[in-house]
Amino acid sequence: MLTTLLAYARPGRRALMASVAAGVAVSACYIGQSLLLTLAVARGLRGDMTDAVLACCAALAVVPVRAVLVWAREVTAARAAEQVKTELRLHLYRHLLTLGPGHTTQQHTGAVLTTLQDSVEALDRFVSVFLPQVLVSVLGALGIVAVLTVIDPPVAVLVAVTAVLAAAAPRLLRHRMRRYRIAYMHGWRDLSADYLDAVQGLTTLKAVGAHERFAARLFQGAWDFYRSSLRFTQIATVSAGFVGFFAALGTAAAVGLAAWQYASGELALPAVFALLLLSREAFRPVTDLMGAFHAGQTALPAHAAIRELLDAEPAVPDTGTNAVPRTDAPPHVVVDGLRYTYPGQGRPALDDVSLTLEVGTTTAVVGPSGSGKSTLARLLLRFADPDAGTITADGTDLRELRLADWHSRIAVVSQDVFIFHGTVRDNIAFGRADADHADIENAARAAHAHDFITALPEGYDTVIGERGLRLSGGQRQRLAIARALLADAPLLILDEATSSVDIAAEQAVTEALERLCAGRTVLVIAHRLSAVADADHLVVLTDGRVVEAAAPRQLLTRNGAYARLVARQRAGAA
Ligand SMILES: Nc1ncnc2c1ncn2[C@@H]1O[C@H](COP(=O)(O)OP(=O)(O)OP(=O)(O)O)[C@@H](O)[C@H]1O
Repeated sequence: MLTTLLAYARPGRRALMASVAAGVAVSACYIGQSLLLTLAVARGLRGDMTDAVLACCAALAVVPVRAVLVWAREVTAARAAEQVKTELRLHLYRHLLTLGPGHTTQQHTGAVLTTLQDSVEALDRFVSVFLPQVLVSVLGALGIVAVLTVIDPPVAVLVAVTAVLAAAAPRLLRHRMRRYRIAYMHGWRDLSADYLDAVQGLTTLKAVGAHERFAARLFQGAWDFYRSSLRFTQIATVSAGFVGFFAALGTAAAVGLAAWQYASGELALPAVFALLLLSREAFRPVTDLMGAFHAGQTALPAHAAIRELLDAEPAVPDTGTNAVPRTDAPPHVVVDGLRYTYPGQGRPALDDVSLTLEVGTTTAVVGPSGSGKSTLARLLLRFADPDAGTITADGTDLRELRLADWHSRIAVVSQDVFIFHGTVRDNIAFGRADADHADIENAARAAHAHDFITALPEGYDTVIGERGLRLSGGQRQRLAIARALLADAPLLILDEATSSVDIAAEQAVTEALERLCAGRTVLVIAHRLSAVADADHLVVLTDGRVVEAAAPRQLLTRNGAYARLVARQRAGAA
């Protein structure tokens, strides 16, 4: 465990060593001050007042030096922690990307977020406080014991033994402390995830009248978290009490032994004074280390959460080696005998599904809710691999292609258009990083988005997203189409792309989509059958199986599943 935790600290190595050096110098300052004060007492007792005052002044002069060193220690330790956290967050985010969207749908998004934010943050104290303090305490304690040995070996032995006992005593409680700390971190993680749900799902909770019930659940979670945090504080206080007890005992015993030696004439008064000061200082490294140990404890459960994320395997291995040919030509995609069951589900979501996306044509997939339409899109995007069957693009199995290559050939427009915090321009340019303003504007015009964009307060520079201006469903949809137009991918997946568009915007969005689809291989998933009436080919899925496939007009004349779906939708609309 410690070695893995140490591995996290690697990016901040230099800053850490600088912090340790400053920490050791601080300890040296304490020893130096004690010795200078002892010198002042010795000179004072001899009546040499000038030397005594000079020694006192020197002891005072150490104070600002020590303050500068403490500042250097804190700053370099904080720098080390920031370097470690930045590196780790980047590493975790990259890993999350390799895990793919499948991971966040299976895991609680809030929990993943807590790992990325809080667990990484929890390593801060481990790196900036605990790690340097271990070395500083060991070196500091050895230094003081060495000085004590020169002055009075028996006192040195006594202090060394009690210091070791003080450091070891809290180990008696270590199992309980670890348990409480893990409960504390898990409580925090669950609470954060619930709060995220509560904020993201506020509208739904209100709409279904479940907000009071959810509030009660949040209250219960907060109460559980309060109890676990209190339990941890109590046990940490007891452990700090052990250290305090041995420190007081050690100091008292050392001073008692020194006084006894003075009474029996074995020790001079200045030496007793030095022993008094130094034996108190000898326990500072232990108490500092215990404080740092408690601060660093949060790293244990944080490490477990980080490890869990890092150990998660991607849903699909990116082991393909075939490069996609550098061509803008729309691909010929063949889905053959596809079967896929979600992990933990008994029934397959897709069963023996075969269909062909002909080059430059539009294929629509329709079917009742839960029939497997989105699952087909997921497999086409290789967010998961099929249990049986294959998907080939221009004759090559998707598993043989490099994931990034394959994804660069696909653009997706779905019903949930994610708007990132940034300008309208940035949001469109997500489709292609090197696009200039003319490219962006052309894409926006083709997507029927230019007019509404120029009507925004700052046109293309208007900030949108979570913390900016909110757009309507139709506006978001047209932005997504502009994004896809700019990306210019030869394979297009439209997943319920017009479902959140109001009647007023439907015409504009439909025209924009027609432009987008022209000359590409397209898969359209739609509930609204009017949206797919012009498709070249139509596949009807029911319970994960293909029940009909032909041109839409042909299917209407067959009076089968498609005709029934159309009739039902017309009746519903009427
Ligand atoms: N992440 C998941 N984990 C487990 N089962 C899932 C998951 N996603 C979908 N399913 C199940 O797989 C089946 C097919 O779902 P899918 O979302 O592909 O249907 P759909 O036709 O797209 O539905 P809709 O039209 O409502 O979007 C359903 O039974 C669904 O419950």
